[in-house]
Amino acid sequence: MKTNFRSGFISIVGRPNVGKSTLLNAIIGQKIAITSPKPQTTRNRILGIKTTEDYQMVFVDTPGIHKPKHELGRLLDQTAQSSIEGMDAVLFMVDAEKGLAEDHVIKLFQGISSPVYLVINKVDLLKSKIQIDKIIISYMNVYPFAGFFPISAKDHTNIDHLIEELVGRLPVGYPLFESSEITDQSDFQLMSEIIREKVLYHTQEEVPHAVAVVIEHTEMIEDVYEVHATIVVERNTQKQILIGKGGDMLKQIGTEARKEINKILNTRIHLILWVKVKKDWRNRPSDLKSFGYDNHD
Ligand SMILES: Nc1nc2c(ncn2[C@@H]2O[C@H](COP(=O)(O)OP(=O)(O)OP(=O)(O)O)[C@@H](O)[C@H]2O)c(=O)[nH]1
Repeated sequence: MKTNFRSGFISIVGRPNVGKSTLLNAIIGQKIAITSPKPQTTRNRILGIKTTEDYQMVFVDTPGIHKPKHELGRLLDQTAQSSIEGMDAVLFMVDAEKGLAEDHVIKLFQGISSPVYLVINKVDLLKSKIQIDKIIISYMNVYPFAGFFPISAKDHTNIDHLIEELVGRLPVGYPLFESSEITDQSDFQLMSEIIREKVLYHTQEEVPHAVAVVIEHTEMIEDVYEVHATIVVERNTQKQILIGKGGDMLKQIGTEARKEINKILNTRIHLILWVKVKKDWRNRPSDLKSFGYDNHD
């Protein structure tokens, strides 16, 4: 290891749906965090680890900051907030299409000593550079950001410049993870997240938010990994939607999830999905815990 090797933590925070998980996947170069057009996709803090010969950057992807309605929502906000303190740098991500600065979110950074960078994502959707300049000026007027980066996480635009800047913020130190590790999630977590992502893409309104996925057990049968998973919802009507006419919807979700899990884990799985109703689980601390949602603190 080089004597001037650098390592440190960088968190990615911002409103739901601004593209935090998409950026993390782009930086790591592999899908480790699920994404979707629905707000509040990310529910747990996920680490993404990027290691080169010169540095190790540990990124913390956080649930979007929002106004909570459920106990689950409050947990998500706490997770985001506790991921700001003590970081070597913080990336505050905004959606270029959403326009000018918001005071509410910026209050989060008052009193913290870590450098906070403004990352304006989805610039591929803007027609003129003047629009970007206006957004930058409005944010720089409300908080002393350490710098700003207009990017497109989807198209990988300007991400190299961002990384270059962040390397300079890392202290000299040993790596904290093996160079082969790219995330702290277990295979079970990855599998349940991929199933949940497929549910998010196929359902509307309340259903995506009412869903949790639990991997019940797995078994190796010959060279195929048999995975039994339960999709938990809050109401019978949601269960019917998820199963679909003649089981069509569940089949579709299962097929898409299986293909993607095979690819990501480089294995062959046979996925068996069940749907179960657990009333009001999002407000029950014991259910939240058993479905894998706690704030790790
Ligand atoms: N056009 C465009 N779309 C993007 C870009 N980055 C992300 N998106 C889309 O924005 C949506 C939300 O992306 P996510 O990465 O799930 O957003 P997030 O901030 O992690 O969302 P939460 O988990 O809800 O906090 C998805 O449909 C992405 O494909 C981008 O650079 N350009």
